Amino acid sequence: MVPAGSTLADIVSSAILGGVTIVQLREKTMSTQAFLTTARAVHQVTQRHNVPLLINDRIDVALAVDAEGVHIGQDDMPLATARRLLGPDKIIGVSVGSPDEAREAIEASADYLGIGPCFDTKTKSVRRDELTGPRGVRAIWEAALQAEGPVPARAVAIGGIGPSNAAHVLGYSRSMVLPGTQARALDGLAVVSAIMAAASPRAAAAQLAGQIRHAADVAWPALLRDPGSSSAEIVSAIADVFSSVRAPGAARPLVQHITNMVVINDSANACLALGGSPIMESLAADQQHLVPLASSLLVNIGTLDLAAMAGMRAAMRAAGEHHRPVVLDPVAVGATPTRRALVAELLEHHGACVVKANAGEVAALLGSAEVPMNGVDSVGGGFADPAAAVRRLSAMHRCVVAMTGRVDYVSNCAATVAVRNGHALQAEITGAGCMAGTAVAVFVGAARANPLLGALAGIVAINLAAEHAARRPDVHGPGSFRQALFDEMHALTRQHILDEAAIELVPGPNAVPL
Ligand SMILES: Nc1ncnc2c1ncn2[C@@H]1O[C@H](COP(=O)(O)OP(=O)(O)OP(=O)(O)O)[C@@H](O)[C@H]1O
Ligand SMILES: Cc1ncsc1CCO
Repeated sequence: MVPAGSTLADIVSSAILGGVTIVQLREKTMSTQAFLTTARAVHQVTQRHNVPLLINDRIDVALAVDAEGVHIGQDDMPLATARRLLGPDKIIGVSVGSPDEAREAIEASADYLGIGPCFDTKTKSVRRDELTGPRGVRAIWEAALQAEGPVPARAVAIGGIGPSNAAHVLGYSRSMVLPGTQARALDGLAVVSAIMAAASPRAAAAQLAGQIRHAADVAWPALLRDPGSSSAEIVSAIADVFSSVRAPGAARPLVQHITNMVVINDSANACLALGGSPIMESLAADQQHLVPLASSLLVNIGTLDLAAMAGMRAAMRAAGEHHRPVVLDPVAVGATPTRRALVAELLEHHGACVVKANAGEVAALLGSAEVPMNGVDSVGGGFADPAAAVRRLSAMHRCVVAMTGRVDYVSNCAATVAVRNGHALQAEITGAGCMAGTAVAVFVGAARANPLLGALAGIVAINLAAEHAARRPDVHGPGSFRQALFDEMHALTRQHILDEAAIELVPGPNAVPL
């Protein structure tokens, strides 16, 4: 992977200057003599920067160059034998791809685990029979944290990780609080081609280090931020988010939509009426240019085709790289295997900031049969315990969940808020839920430090507009209601929110206590 004109030692030096804190040298085909020469040259560089060097698999090479440790795979020398050969002070890391392998490695005193492969890479495919993806990484990490090891476990994820998914992988793989453990993030990420094949390894490493800081310092605290401790406090915070978008002279947040062909025009108009600026573009090649310009990205899977699916993947990749909040509307997710697989992939590989769904869609995402669907519509009275359902989904996908219905429930898994605004006529027009997704996307871009509040602002705004529209004397049914809804979104004020928002905090256990 070394480009012509530079040496491996040059690349390693540049990567360390960018922020790499540990180096592993992996060489499967070189002669032993050539490997020794390379390892010595790289070790000189890592020693100069005070960064440990680990040799993959070859304990003899590690001993010969006095490297700081080794990394061993499941088919390499057993950990106990490696420890005997290397002595107590060297670092020994182990690749693990299942909870059992993780427990075994911890119990045998591995210093750290390389968990993966997280995603397919050019050199390794994920084992289809194993847990993989960030969710698999999380399960393996949780098994490691519960294992009885003499040293505290450290771990990194490996496999297909780069600047567009690094922050997501760290947030998504964070452990839950388990008996006897604290919630813990992985200690880092192992990266090969995103640095080695980059035009500037230093810039690539610096970008990845920035993503790691973003995950720990920005994204995770924002996800779990308190919305306020009383209804009045939360309503006032929602009104502030609303005002920040509607303030005279404020720039309209650009909302990049990939949405369905049923609602595309209504969603663009709803975005405008609420104070945003819509763009509706699904071409994959354009996403890397458009998404960085947008304040948020809305992905709605209502009417699928292969080109739009490619656009969704590209857009969410760009959103990950540029820290743009994604609102995912998994329309009719339980209806077909393609929808189920697509949403699972988007949530795991890229992640959403907010999932906006009706009760039937939330049930499908939870793998529950409690709430049936009829096409795109949720059927019946919803969940017996709706707050528990949104909390559970929020904790599962590490995102805010906004579940619509007669009462809306919005949760960041640490706090759950019920919204009792809206009107039954919303369920009589197509796309009221899709427009609620657009409303969330308008405000979530303005509430980056607290996406729970952004989601609440969107839901409250569209539901108050619906109440106002339904009260108008010129509204006689779905057709006139639909037209009036746009006028009332446009006419909505901060004072309406302060006077009329009907919200309450739902008491209940935190799913992710910190
Ligand atoms: N009976 C009701 N009373 C008050 N508000 C309602 C009622 N039904 C729906 N709403 C509101 O309508 C909006 C859309 O919610 P709904 O659950 O109907 O979406 P959906 O099923 O996804 O819609 P669609 O698929 O047509 O876009 C939400 O803002 C919700 O609060
Ligand atoms: C009716 C319909 N079908 C696919 S998307 C959509 C819009 C409401 O969800």
